[in-house]
Amino acid sequence: MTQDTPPTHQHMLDLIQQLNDYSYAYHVKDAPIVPDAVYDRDYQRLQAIEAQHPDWIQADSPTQRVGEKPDSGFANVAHTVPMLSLDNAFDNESLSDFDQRIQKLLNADSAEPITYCCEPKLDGLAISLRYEQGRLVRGVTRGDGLSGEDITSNIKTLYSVPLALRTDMPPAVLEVRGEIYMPKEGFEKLNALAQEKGEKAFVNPRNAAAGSLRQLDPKITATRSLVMCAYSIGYVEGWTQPTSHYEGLKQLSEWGFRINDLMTQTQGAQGCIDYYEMLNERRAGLSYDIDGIVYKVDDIALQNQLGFIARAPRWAIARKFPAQEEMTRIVGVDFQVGRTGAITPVARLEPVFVGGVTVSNATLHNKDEIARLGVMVNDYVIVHRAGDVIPKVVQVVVEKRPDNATEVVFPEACPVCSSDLEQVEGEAIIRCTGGLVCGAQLKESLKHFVSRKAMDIDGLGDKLIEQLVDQQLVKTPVDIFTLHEKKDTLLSMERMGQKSVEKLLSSIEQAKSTQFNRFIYALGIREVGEATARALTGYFVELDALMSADQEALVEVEDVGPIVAQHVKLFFDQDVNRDTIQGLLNAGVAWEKKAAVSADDLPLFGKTYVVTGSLSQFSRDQVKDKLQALGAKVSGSVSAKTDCLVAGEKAGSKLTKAQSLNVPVIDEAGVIALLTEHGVI
Ligand SMILES: NC(=O)c1ccc[n+]([C@@H]2O[C@H](COP(=O)([O-])OP(=O)(O)OC[C@H]3O[C@@H](n4cnc5c(N)ncnc54)[C@H](O)[C@@H]3O)[C@@H](O)[C@H]2O)c1
Ligand SMILES: [Zn+2]
Repeated sequence: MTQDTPPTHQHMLDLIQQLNDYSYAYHVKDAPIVPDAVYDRDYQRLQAIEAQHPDWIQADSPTQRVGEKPDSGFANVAHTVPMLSLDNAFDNESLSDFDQRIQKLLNADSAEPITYCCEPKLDGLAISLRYEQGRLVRGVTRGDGLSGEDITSNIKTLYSVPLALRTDMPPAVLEVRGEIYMPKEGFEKLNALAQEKGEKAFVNPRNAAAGSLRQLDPKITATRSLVMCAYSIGYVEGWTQPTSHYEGLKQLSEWGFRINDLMTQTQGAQGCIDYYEMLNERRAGLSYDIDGIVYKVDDIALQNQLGFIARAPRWAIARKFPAQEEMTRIVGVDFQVGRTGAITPVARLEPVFVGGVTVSNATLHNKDEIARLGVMVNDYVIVHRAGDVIPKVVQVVVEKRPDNATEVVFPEACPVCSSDLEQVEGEAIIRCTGGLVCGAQLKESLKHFVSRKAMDIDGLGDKLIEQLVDQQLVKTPVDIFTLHEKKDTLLSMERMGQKSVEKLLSSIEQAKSTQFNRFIYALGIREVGEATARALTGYFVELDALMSADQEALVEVEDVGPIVAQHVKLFFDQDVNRDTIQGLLNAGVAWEKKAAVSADDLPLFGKTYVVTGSLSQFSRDQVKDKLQALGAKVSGSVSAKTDCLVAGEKAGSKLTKAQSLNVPVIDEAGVIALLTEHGVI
């Protein structure tokens, strides 16, 4: 439908059908088919047609009613006072229009601004709670506005719902309205759990809240982290309400209800707009989802004077935030290689405006996520973007899958360096094995390569590495050892004087004579930390032996399990890695061969140490190194299996734990004596 062709009656009927289908999926099935933004746009289109042709309006139009009649197993209860919907404003202009409309309807003097109560529009579901003589008797969903579902037993599992009002003199009858929602953290946990169990995840916290509340078994509801916040008094008997809505909220708070702490009063349209700007800034950082702000005329007498239209009060409006979820199409999938070699599939999208920016890429995380979503190229998908977080694909709109949808094919080799890819069993991430030569990983692997515990090249800091890589002076670690041939270029670089260049070149020269274990550690093989490098080199002694070791031989090494063995084998299987190692040896990197030491000959073999607190003569890392050199295992936490705790100054919980488990404790002097005795210091 374009602007030039006037909408026909059939257009309107189609829109109604479409919107009612969306609404049924959303309200009854708790499983929306399209994002709210799509629903809202179609809804506005329908409103526009109906405004032009009031005689066309039908009773089953969504503009004439609230929600849907539920079809669940709960009893239906009529509301004492209907629970209505809210009119929407999508920009500041419509908000100002709203304020002007109110002034006009009230014949108000425009010099005297209207007082509004501003409330975050919590994105959950509306509930009405009935208290008789101060006791909770019933909790009912909004349903279709006239009647809803009696979900009292589920409601009672929420700690934020008072079972009795905190007062000796309660109103004879009180109906409180509020929103039940699921904070973001609870939502993420719930979905992680669903994923573990292979169950379907919820699309957003609102649907998770609705689905959790409408469980026939309250025990399930009880396990879900749901919160209820009160936002108005729906009906009352035997008590005189305050004249201000805001004061009413404060009373509810005193009676034991939770109210949102960002609710406040403001004056006129400008006050409302300022509040919007403030909350829009804070939105992403809140621990719960909000989809807008509700502004209510604060004076109850004025509210009554203004009254209602078909499905919404005249005295309130919901100003919606820009949508965080939108629908668009995936036109292709790219594979990006991260700094650590992780391959991330990224969906290329038909550009879409979501979360305040135009988005044309969204992450698909990994292979498992692609399978979980069941996503295909050319699919329509829902893209989510909140705050500065990377946009992600959260759902496939299966109903709209086109005939030309094709499967997402994962590459066989790294798209940057063509090395083999590896996926460790039990891990979702697929990685490139070309750590040392992969352009995508180069900076990070070089930083590791030159670090203190690896090749220990002084003067080659992170900044300099980045410059060297950016200027293409260093493409592999081998190039570091030929930098002396490029002295002039080095001198021309920022902050590189004669002295610093010379110092750098001399420490590179010095670093050539290293140790076998440092060399292996420097290669940056996945899961091969210092201790493992030491164990591998102690066992194999010769580089050739280590490089040609198979899985079986590798797992013979103390502390090397099948996963580490797999990483090591894959690394040395890559021609590019073998070439790089050869290049390093040709450039003069060398170490003194040590005789094979059998681990069980070492004095502390089989003992587990933990080091904690601050030491004055040595760093904790130095002490750990030396203990490991003597064959000890150094662990990060104290358990009954710990043989000794080295506790420096200000040792905390580890010391307490060791004492409670009767683990022997030695201080700095004690460990120095031990290390001296074995000749390592
Ligand atoms: N995606 C879909 O397929 C689909 C289908 C139908 C409806 N929807 C969505 O549902 C919404 C429309 O439904 P609606 O009638 O519930 O209107 P609404 O959500 O725009 O506004 C009314 C509701 O706001 C909530 N609310 C939160 N804080 C409040 C406060 N402080 N004071 C008063 N109310 C507060 C209450 O639950 C209340 O029932 C739209 O956001 C629409 O996008 C989506
Ligand atoms: Zn690569």
